[in-house]
Amino acid sequence: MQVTILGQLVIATRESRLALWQAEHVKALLEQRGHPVSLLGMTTRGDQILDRSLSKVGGKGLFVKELEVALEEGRAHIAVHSLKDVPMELPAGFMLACVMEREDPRDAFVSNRYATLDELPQGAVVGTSSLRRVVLLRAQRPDLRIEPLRGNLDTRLRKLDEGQYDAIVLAAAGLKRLGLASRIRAIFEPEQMLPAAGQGALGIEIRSDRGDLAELLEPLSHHATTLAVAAEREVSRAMGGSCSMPLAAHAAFSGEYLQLRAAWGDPEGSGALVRAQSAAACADLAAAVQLGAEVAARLRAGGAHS
Ligand SMILES: NCc1[nH]cc(CCC(=O)O)c1CC(=O)O
Repeated sequence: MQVTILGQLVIATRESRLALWQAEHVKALLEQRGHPVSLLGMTTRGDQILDRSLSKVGGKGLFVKELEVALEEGRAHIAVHSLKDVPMELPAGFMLACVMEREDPRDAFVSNRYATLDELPQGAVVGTSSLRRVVLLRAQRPDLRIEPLRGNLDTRLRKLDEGQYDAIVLAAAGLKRLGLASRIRAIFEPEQMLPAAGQGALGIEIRSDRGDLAELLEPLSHHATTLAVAAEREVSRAMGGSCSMPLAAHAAFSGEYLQLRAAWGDPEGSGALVRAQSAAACADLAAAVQLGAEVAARLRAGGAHS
């Protein structure tokens, strides 16, 4: 099918520095392929509400709703998201057209005084609002004082620099994209701090009735990332995962085998932590989703529940 988009392709994007970097990244890739692109910046409810934990005010959808309205109204054609922030089920009428090659999926330890988590003194204050990070940190260091930390990356780093925290935990991908890799003191290996489903990957959302756009975006998709992320997101979907459930899911290929690991923390805050893993040869989406379903079943067998 010959794809013809009349005029410019418009990307709807949040206006945080990370969101803009990501939208500019996609813009550059599309322009290399001969498609002129412009950006439509907008503020979402998720960007406005900074004083409450996301799990309390409505979750991931808060970061994508306004962008979807722009797609719906035809003011924009595509929306670029950190896949980690995209709900498992998109509203009717929207689809993920493509998943791009993943940046570093791991979490990073950031501090101005300490080199690693192990070096933190008893009772040190660590900033994060991610329930997943809270549960995984508590499992290793029950003595730490974990305090809420919200806002975009620059805001979070500023709060660290002001001395409100001894250390904070952030996704390595965001720091690297913004040229802030020098702030990383240590990288958590997945065994130590299992990443969130989709962490480090970008997804492009379109209206489901725009098959022409899906075709145009196809060259930007990355097969291995698409399969890994499909397995991870199936774990979340099958667990009924929302922002109020501490849940980690991370998959990576070793040869043709996709190795998927997941961790579930009790949403009631008992500190209970269940881990599960499995691996399978995955050549297509169906196999990856099947692997995700199997790991979710193993989590449930270990005591995890919705
Ligand atoms: N929840 C916010 C968010 N969404 C995506 C990233 C980082 C970039 C990525 O995972 O692609 C971050 C920041 C963080 O968790 O530190």
